[in-house]
Amino acid sequence: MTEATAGADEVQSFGSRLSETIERRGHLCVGIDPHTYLLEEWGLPVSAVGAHEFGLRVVEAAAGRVGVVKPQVAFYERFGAIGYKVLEDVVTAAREAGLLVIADVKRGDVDSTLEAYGEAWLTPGLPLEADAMTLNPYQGFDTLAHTLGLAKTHGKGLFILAATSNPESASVQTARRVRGSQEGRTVAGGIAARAAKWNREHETGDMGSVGVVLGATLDFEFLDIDLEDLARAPSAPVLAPGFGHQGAEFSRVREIFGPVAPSTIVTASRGLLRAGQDGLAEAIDRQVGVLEETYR
Ligand SMILES: O=C(O)c1cc(=O)[nH]c(=O)n1[C@@H]1O[C@H](COP(=O)(O)O)[C@@H](O)[C@H]1O
Repeated sequence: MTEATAGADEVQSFGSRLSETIERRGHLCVGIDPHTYLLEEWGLPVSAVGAHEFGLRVVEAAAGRVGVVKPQVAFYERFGAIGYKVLEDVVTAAREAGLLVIADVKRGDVDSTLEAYGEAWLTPGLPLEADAMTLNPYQGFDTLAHTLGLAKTHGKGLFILAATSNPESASVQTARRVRGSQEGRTVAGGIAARAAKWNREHETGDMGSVGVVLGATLDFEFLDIDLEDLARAPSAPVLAPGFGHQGAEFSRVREIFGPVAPSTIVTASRGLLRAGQDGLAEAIDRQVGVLEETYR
């Protein structure tokens, strides 16, 4: 459903907003990860003040070039209350610049507690309001129930960790569940299937609001991730880290994600941010160009 067809009191879904954003601005998402060494390279203090400045400069470079940014909250949280204060500013500046903000918080907990995390990041008008957040489902997919409902009510998105890009993930995510005497799906495959099913049961339109995180560095066949299932309308958006610094090539995105490439968000942090504050806009333009060519 588009904004034009939504009723006056009906909230536009995140999936619909994301679909429009990808159409207008393409697939690249710029990560806002003020690592200590990057703050130093950028000539900024290693403090909340430096992380604030860093975030605002990334927003400035990203605005008008891409549609999505992903602040990694740990790099702000480490400075305590003031870190959160400046993060609020960065998130607000990004949203005011017309960017969709995915808060990379990777929260997971028992259902009722997780819902409180959801309220913090997804409630309209609250200080940390973002457009979407990342969730960790490894206390059980059903712990997400209330947060899924909350996101739907507010037109927000969720990106659920399914197959993460870090090499250590295999010890958990490739494990196969046992059903009676039968070997079932991998843990990662089961999470992705639940996300796809949720979209089909609760969403209309081309793109759903519940996405999955799939590392671009992985072998999805080995992991038993059914990309065709994720691509079936309303398709699950895929947040895809692993490009640039972790080794995946931007130009291979369609090859890697196949049927779900149209709803894939290509996210990169260090690979872009290492260009420094003076080179960032150019680095973003370069990868936008590569992706435009790849998706042509
Ligand atoms: O959810 C994420 O964003 C994420 C999931 C994952 O599987 N792997 C992963 O690297 N990330 C995040 O994506 C970003 C990747 O950063 P770069 O490797 O510098 O591009 C970091 O903020 C990570 O926390």
